[in-house]
Amino acid sequence: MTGFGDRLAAARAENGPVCVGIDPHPELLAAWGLSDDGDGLRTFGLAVVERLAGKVAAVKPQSAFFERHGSAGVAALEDVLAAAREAGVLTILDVKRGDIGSTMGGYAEAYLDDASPLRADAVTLSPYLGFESLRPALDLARRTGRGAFILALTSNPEAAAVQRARHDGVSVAARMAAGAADENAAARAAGEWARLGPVGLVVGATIGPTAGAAGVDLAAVDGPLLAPGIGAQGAGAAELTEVFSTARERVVASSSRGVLAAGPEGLDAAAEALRSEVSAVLTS
Ligand SMILES: O=C(O)c1cc(=O)[nH]c(=O)n1[C@@H]1O[C@H](COP(=O)(O)O)[C@@H](O)[C@H]1O
Repeated sequence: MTGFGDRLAAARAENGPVCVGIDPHPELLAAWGLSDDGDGLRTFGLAVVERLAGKVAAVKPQSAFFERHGSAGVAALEDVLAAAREAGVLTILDVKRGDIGSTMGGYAEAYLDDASPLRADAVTLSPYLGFESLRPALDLARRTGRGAFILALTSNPEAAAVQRARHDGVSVAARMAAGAADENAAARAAGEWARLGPVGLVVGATIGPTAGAAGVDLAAVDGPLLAPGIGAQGAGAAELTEVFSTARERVVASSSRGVLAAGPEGLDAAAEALRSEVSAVLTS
């Protein structure tokens, strides 16, 4: 079984370092001529998968926009995830889950178990109940060859007060990075990966050259670095260079609205434009 990090590294090498978010905002559904309901969500998500298969490293469905429509939306999300599996496109399900360990086991089974209809290749996890509270998800991901992205230095301006706060001199973000490093080291010792560990960090492309000041050495992270904030939140190639400097070869740059706004017919061209813009700085 090839682990998630190695599968992502291979997809990145083949298709470029871009992840496109599947974020069916109501305004985007309207602009695409789709209804704001389960059918509209399904058509939207399937179009992104179909158009971008083989052209991106991964897609990242945003669960919130599907959950808005309850069971109809969740059913659409299941279909989008199944279509991506069928098309061989890696999925990062953006659910930002995090809970006490016993409940975390339920979330882990929901997204990381081979038998779950909502299974994805990786999920985003919110570690603010403590890194170890994520244990059930981290363990199940390892057992099933899946991955996790831990929120470390997120793209939103409010994040700094929490993620850069220090306890015993160590920032919250640095503790998350250390937790991810420990996980990847254990997985490597067990022979589970070669190129990239299964546990990555979310580091916003908007944060500027500040990771070091938060005590996070991005160059030492041996998992993937998911960098949202490209496009609608203002970051581009220059900002990626500024944030990631020597860690660039592990970055997957993520954009949702910036690509999706091109509409179904323009998706490929928008993704290709982003790929050439960011490849120039991330793969050099
Ligand atoms: O985990 C994420 O993907 C994420 C982390 C973060 O720090 N910032 C961030 O914007 N995201 C997600 O990335 C997507 C960004 O969307 P756009 O701003 O439209 O590109 C949204 O689905 C956010 O929830």
